[in-house]
Amino acid sequence: MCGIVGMAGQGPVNQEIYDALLLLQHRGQDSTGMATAESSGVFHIHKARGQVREAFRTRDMRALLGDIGLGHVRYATKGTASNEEEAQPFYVNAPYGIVLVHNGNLTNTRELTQELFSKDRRHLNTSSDTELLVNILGSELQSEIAGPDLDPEQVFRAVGRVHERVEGSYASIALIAGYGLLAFRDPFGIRPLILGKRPAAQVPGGEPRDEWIVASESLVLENAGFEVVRDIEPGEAVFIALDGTMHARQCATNPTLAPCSFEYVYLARPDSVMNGVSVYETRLRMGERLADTVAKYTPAGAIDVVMPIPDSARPAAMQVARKLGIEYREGFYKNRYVGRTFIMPGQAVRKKSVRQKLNAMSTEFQGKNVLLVDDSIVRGTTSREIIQMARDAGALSVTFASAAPPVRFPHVYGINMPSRHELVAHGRTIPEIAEELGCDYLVYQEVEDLKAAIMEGTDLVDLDMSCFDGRYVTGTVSEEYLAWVEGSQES
Ligand SMILES: O=P(O)(O)OC[C@H]1O[C@H](OP(=O)(O)OP(=O)(O)O)[C@H](O)[C@@H]1O
Ligand SMILES: NC(=O)CC[C@H](N)C(=O)O
Ligand SMILES: [Mg+2]
Repeated sequence: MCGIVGMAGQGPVNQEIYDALLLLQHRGQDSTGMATAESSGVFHIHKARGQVREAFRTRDMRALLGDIGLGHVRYATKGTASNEEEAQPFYVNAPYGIVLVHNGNLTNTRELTQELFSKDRRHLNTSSDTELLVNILGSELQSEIAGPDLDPEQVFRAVGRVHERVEGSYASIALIAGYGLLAFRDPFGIRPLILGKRPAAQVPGGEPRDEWIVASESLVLENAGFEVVRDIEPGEAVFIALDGTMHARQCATNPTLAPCSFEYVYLARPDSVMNGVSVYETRLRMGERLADTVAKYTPAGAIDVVMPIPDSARPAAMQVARKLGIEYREGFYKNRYVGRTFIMPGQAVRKKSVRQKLNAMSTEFQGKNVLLVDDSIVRGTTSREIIQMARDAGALSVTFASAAPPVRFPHVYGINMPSRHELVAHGRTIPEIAEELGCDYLVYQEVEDLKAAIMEGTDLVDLDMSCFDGRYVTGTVSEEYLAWVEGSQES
C-alpha cells in the first residue's frame, strides 16, 4: 500500500494535504512527500524519510505554494525503504512537467525498464516502479501532443496506453504543470481511490470554482469537509483542470473491479468506506464468521476470555466474544508512540517493536485460558511474541485465532511480503504452524468466509485474494518473477 492524496483548491492546499497525509499515516511510514503547483506552472516539491510530523518543517511548508497539489506516504514494496531518492512524488520535466504519486506495485518492471531504455529512450535513476510509471505516462503523453495545448481527451488516450503497457496495481495521482490534476486507477481497481468535492464558495478577489480531492481513503474526505462523489472506477481517469472543471473517462478496454482483500483485513482504517464497503462492518462480519470456526475446532469450555491484539483486530475480536458468549477483555496495552510493526522495514526492527509496542497485563492472564484474536498472521512475528508474552503473564493455555485465512502466497500488488519462505503458513499445515508459533490451538478464518464477510450485501463480484488462494487477478505471475522479486528486495 501507501497513501496518496491530490487536491485542487480555491486557495493554498499545502496545509490540507499535510492534514490528509497525517490521516493516511497508517498506510506508510518509510517516507513522505508533497508537491504543489503555482498557476505559473512552477512546482514546489518536498520529500524526506520518516513520518509526516518529522519530515515537514515549517519552512518546508511555507515553500509549498499553490492551489493544487498532491502528497504521499510510502511503504516501500519495490526498491529500498531507506532510499530518499525513491520517496514520492517523482518528477519528470517533459512533457510540460509532471509529478506523480503511486500506490501499488507494478509486476512487469523488468520489461518496462528495458522498453523505456530501448524504445522510449528514457533514463531511470532508481529501482522504484513509480519512476517507471511516471516515465511511461510522460512518454505516452508526449506522443499525444499535436498542438500547443493539451486537452483532457489527449490525457485520457495517454492513460489508455499506460493501461496497455503496465501490469500490476496502481492508483495514481499526477500534476501536469500548467494544466491540472490527473488521477487514475488500474483496470482491476486493486488499490483504492476515491473522489470528493467541495462546492464553489465566493472568495475575495477570486473566481469561485469547485474544489476537488482524490485520496486513498474516504476518511480523508470526511475529515476535510468534502462530500464523497464516488470511487474512481477501475481503469478510469479523472482530470481536474485548473479552472476547477472535472472530466472523467473510462480508459481501459476490459475493466473489472477486483479490489485487494487485504485492505479490509488490515491496511485500511476501519472508519473508511472503500468501493462502497465499510471496512469496520467487514471486520465485524469477519469476527462473526471466525467465531463459528473457533467453536468448530476448539473443545467446549476451552476459553475463558477473548482478547484482541491491538489495534487492527479489535472489531473482529469483539464480535468473536459476542457470538461465543465469552467475556471480552483487553489484556494487552499498546504504546501509541510505536507505529505499525508489519509495515516497518527489516525483520529485526519488526520483532523488537512488537515487545516495545505491546505489554501484557498479568492480572488479565493469571490462571486463564485465553483466546487471542488477530486480524492476520503473515510472518508470525507478532503472534509468536504475543503468545510467549501471554504465557509469561500467567495464561493457562493460549488459543490463537486469525480473522484472515493463512497467508500462503506472496502479495505482489502492494504489500511487502515478497519471500515465500518468510510466510509462516507457506508449506506448513495448521498444526505445524501452531507448533511454530507456540500456541495450544490455532484457528484460521476459512477463505470462503473472508470472501463472504467482504462481499456479503455489496455490489462486489470479484476480489483480489491472491495471498490466500494464489489466484492473481491480473493474470499468472510467473515462478521466475516471484523468484526474481524474492532475490531483489529487502525482507
Ligand atoms: O504475522 P506478522 O508478520 O507479525 O503480521 C501480522 C501483524 O501485523 C499487523 O499489526 P501492526 O502492528 O502492523 O498494526 P496494528 O497496530 O494496526 O495492528 C497485523 O495487525 C498483525 O498483528
Ligand atoms: N506501497 C506502495 O504503494 C508502494 C509504491 C511503490 N511501489 C514504492 O515502492 O514506492
Ligand atoms: Mg496488529
